[in-house]
Amino acid sequence: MRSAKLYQYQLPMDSGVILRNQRLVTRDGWIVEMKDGDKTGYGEIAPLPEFSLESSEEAGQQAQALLADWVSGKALCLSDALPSVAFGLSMAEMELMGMLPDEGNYQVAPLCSGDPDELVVALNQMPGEKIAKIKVGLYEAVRDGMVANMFIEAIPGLRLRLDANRQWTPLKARQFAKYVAPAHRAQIAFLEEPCQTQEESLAFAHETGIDIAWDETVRDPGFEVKAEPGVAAIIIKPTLVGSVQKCLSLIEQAHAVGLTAVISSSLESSLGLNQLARLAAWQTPDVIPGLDTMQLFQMQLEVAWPGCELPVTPLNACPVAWHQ
Ligand SMILES: O=C(O)CCC(=O)C1=CC=C[C@@H](O)[C@@H]1C(=O)O
Ligand SMILES: [Mg+2]
Repeated sequence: MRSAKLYQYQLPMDSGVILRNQRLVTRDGWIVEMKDGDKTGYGEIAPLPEFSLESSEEAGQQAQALLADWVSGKALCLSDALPSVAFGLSMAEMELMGMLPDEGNYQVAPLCSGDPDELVVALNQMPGEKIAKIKVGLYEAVRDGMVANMFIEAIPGLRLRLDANRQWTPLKARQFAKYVAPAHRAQIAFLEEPCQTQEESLAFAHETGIDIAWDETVRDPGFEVKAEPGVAAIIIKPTLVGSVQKCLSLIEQAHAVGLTAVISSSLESSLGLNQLARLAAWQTPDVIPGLDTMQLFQMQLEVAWPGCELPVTPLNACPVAWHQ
């Protein structure tokens, strides 16, 4: 006997969260609950404004239609589903079938998009491998270069992940690199998407010796995982990519050609973020995932993120928008 529910959630964000051109005041999405006999699975469907192509309403409607079919006894068919819907439903089904291991990798790469001093404190407290992610491309490229160089000099053994979100012209990318001493460049694990085109980004890697990673490019039509000089990693944001099966295939292809695969957040609630930590521990056990995004919220949902003190709102406090 199958049944399904869609809870609608809205969580307040920290005041300064800006996504591309938009301030994100609340995070809005759906939590799907799938039951089959005595087994239950949960998944999160939360299109990310400015990044997802679908709206939350569209995702909710499609999820209802797919769930109604599943409740009537059909297999879940996600081949044409919107990425956020495919991710949430496939995750719920995997959990229901007991296929997602419980253990998570909660050791995240601290994310710095504002005050560098806060990052120094976080890094000094970090046990084991020190790795951090800094947003670049928001201010002057020269300033970004100086900040990166300063961190590398200040924290021995630090591995930096940088993310320019395609904000630099080739000239700006060069200005950045000029301020990172050549001897320090190998400590940049990778720089995500320096320039607007793949060609410009590859040329930047070639000229500077700084490895790059594909994030936005992974979602571009026709993207193929391949080893290229200067490319170190692919970033996989399941909410934007699609089903867990699609993510597993990308991870497998990346590993086959010697690329690092990094599971990263699309600002899911603590419920979805915990599942991403479990996916990361299972599929990319040796890589620190990019999941340091709870700090951008004012509230957690149902499952607390380890070490996070924010209040947790239970799922049953969220309205059930649909059930069958
Ligand atoms: O990848 C990480 O370490 C954290 C997630 C992260 O940086 C992002 C998530 C979602 C949208 C963006 O703001 C940003 C990114 O561009 O990668
Ligand atoms: Mg990125």
